[in-house]
Amino acid sequence: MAGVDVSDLTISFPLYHGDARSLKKTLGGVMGRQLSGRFAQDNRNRVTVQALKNVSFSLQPGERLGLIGRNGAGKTTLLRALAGIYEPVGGCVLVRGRIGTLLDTSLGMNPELSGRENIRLRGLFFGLSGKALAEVEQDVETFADLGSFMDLPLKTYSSGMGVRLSFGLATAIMPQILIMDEWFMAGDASFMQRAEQRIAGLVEGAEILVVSSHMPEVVAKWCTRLLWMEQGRVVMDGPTDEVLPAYLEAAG
Ligand SMILES: Nc1ncnc2c1ncn2[C@@H]1O[C@H](COP(=O)(O)OP(=O)(O)OP(=O)(O)O)[C@@H](O)[C@H]1O
Repeated sequence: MAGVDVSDLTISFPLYHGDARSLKKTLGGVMGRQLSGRFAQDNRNRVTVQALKNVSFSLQPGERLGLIGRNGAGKTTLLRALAGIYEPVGGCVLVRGRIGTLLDTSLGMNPELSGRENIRLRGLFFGLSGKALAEVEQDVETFADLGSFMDLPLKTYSSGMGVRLSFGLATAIMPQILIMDEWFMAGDASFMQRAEQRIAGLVEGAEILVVSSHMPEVVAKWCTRLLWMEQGRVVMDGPTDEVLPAYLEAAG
């Protein structure tokens, strides 16, 4: 049975700068005080920005969680931590089940290989072979509709082509836990129509969904629960019909 347990998760990033002393001075000046708030200093004397601070929640099968909050709230960092891309600086992330991510079109793709080769590689990684692998290849080829680009290296694709391929691939193999950025719900109209059908199939099939979004209509449609984040912290966690009105009212 799939599940997610996040406890006391803290993630910070060092800010590299040619002159750390002047960066500290600038940040101190901007904030009108010594380094505080989201900025801190690590044990190597580097200025760091705290992307997540003591975030805790658990997800059970059937839950569809939406992450909402203003720019820089920490939504993308949390998605990436769930996907295992970022290591916690403090606390921990426990994920039970097979994860599928729709985060970054280039994630897990080799730009030197063709679309077809990338599909086969991903299929093999997921333990597919023979008929199952051929079915996934056919499914993604039909969805992505890339014509002869299917056999050209990914680095020759436009960003829209890259999205179609990676979306098709990520939605061809059913994950138990789906981690998704709303960015994948934006696209041209015909892509979106076909994409929605696949997302619906995936969301129904996946045991758990986590999606980050700025769009109230997206979370209202897809999510049963919302985590409202600000400045790397959880402001409110609850059913969509309770958190969304509170968030919209605060956003003015
Ligand atoms: N690689 C990084 N290096 C330094 N700081 C980072 C990095 N990634 C994120 N941050 C910082 O961490 C904080 C959280 O960023 P994050 O991208 O998670 O926010 P977000 O809620 O997804 O924002 P948006 O809605 O604008 O996409 C921000 O202050 C950001 O500047």
